[in-house]
Amino acid sequence: MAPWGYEKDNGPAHWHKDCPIANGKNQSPIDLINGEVKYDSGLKPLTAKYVPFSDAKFLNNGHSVQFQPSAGNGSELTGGPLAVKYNFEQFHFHWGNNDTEGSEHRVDGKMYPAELHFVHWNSTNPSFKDAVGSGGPNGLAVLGFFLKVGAENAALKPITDLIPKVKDAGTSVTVPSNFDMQAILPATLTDYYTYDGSLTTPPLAECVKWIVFKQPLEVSAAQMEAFRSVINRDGKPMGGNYRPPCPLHDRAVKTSFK
Ligand SMILES: CN(C)c1nnc([C@H](N)S(N)(=O)=O)s1
Ligand SMILES: [Zn+2]
Repeated sequence: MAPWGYEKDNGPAHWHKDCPIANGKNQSPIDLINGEVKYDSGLKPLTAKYVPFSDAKFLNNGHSVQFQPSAGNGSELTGGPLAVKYNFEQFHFHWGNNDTEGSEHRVDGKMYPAELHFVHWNSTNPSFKDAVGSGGPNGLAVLGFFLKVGAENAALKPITDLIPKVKDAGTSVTVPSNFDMQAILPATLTDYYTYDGSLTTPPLAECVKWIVFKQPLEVSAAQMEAFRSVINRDGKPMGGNYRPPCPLHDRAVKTSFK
């Protein structure tokens, strides 16, 4: 099979051939249906402590654009549904070719123009790779933030300003060490959906505690257009790099809000 992607000949409908877990019972993303979620008063806010990275790259990996430090630096996530500390690994984006599509998760069937994922791994594992392979839904914790078009996002501007330098697949650029990742996050990480799921791209491992925030972040139309200028490994616009929703099966989606 051609390397996986989002085109007709290598998109999500083909992924099961190399990754049979694609048809598993704990796949992501899902449609977050408010009439079917269950409020859990035990779900407290999350705490993310992100330390500025001195040598992180921003890269085009052919299917997304990704902020990737070269090594851990003590940036971590705790609280909420998490029983232990999770180490920050990377963040990346999914987006569409117009404002009516682009996010991976949906809310009552509605897609947002984009979705930002902060990927973390369970620190009781020796490495990220071990966490992915650890089995069960506690290997990774991924924070999902919907992006909607509005005011310019000043915290993401240092990243979206780098997009022209990673237009082509396989290119990367060093991120200035004064980039403040913490500033991307809302002041309090309170209102979220959480459920047990998977990576949304191959290998589609069912190792993820998903935490998707109710309140979208805003980015400007110009910032959205920057994403839409990125080219994928097939030489086409990368927009549309989102997997459609998967069946919930007998999973519960809990919320930290009523
Ligand atoms: C190996 N890593 C970090 C990832 N593998 N798949 C990822 C997906 N893009 S997502 N959307 O985070 O599940 S992230
Ligand atoms: Zn993702």
